[in-house]
Amino acid sequence: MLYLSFGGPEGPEEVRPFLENVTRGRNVPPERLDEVAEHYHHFGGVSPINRLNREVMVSLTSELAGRGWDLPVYFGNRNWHPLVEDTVERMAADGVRRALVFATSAWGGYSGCRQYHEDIARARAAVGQDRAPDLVKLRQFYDHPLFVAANADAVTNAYAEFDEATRAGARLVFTAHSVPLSAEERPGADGRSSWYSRQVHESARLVAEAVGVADYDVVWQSRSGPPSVPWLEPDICDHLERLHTEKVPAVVVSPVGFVSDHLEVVWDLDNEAAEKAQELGMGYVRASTAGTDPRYVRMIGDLVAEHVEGHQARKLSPLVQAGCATNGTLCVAQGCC
Ligand SMILES: CC1=C(CCC(=O)O)c2cc3nc(cc4[nH]c(cc5[nH]c(cc1n2)c(C)c5CCC(=O)O)c(CCC(=O)O)c4C)C(CCC(=O)O)=C3C
Ligand SMILES: [Fe+2]
Repeated sequence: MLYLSFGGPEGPEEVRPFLENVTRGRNVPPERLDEVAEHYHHFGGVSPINRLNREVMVSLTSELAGRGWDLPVYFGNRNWHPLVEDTVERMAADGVRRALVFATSAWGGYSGCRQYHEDIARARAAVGQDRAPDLVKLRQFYDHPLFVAANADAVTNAYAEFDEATRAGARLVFTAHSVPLSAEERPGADGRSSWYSRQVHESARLVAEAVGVADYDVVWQSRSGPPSVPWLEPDICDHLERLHTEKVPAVVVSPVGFVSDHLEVVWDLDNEAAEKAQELGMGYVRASTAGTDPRYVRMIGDLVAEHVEGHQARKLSPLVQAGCATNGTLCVAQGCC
């Protein structure tokens, strides 16, 4: 298997080159990069993402072995070492001819799906088509019952942190990474636009339903790009201000858009949004991410089983299933995103 992720710096000197890789060819102003670099420097220039991914990979190896698949799990990233190009080179050298790819995003859309297909195609091209293994990316999993259950339990546990009086008035707020509206215009697997945000709304609906909460909000966070370019809104901090004017005493924030506690979670939520809530005198609890729940690893095992044994997909949303393609054939060609 190839475990494909975003990548993150592991020391102060790696922060700038990492950010330059992430934003190459994108319209992200240098001031935004300075600001984001600062966020990483609060943590000694080390993103938690690689450590979290390595932990999941260890559990995944046992999960696969438990299902009778003695498979090596290789680690490759889009933006930082180990870079996916180098990993696919190593796989070729090890004689791997075919691999399933788990990409660490639950979503369709450009950043969460299509760009991972581009990473696969780029890595294979770098190695050479004749030597490169066939790489089959597993599907989007935003509505997998184990993903939904992990998020739902996290929300229930977050509510339990409030005393009874606060809990009754607490508002449930789901958050995911914002994207430019231009990315949202691209048609999804069903030919309609806003594929990513519709999936985020589906996850939120399914998690809220599992928890038994009828009213909730879906908001966005961590936007970059120049202010003149429109991104998905409202931003979580603006939303907290609005809830405050509506006299909402407390919030449970579910980072359903993130599979692990990486920097957008530990900085943008645990510092910025938490500080905003404190300023407003609002109770604030952030639910944990799905990646810390053993069901997340079981879900990856399930996705593999679905592929290898041809099980029917376990999915809860009526939206069409998408995101699986071979060798980075752009998902569009296969009716994806
Ligand atoms: C939808 C989405 C996800 C969720 C789906 C998925 O997981 O794939 C996601 C995840 C992540 N985003 C991450 C980090 C960053 N994202 C950036 C920039 C951007 N993200 C975008 C979208 C998304 N991003 C977009 C449209 C941009 C603008 C530039 C561009 O079009 O590419 C920048 C540049 C600086 C900035 O402007 O913030 C950084 C540093 C990390 C790693 C964190 C860590 O180190 O722990 C992770 C997991
Ligand atoms: Fe991002």
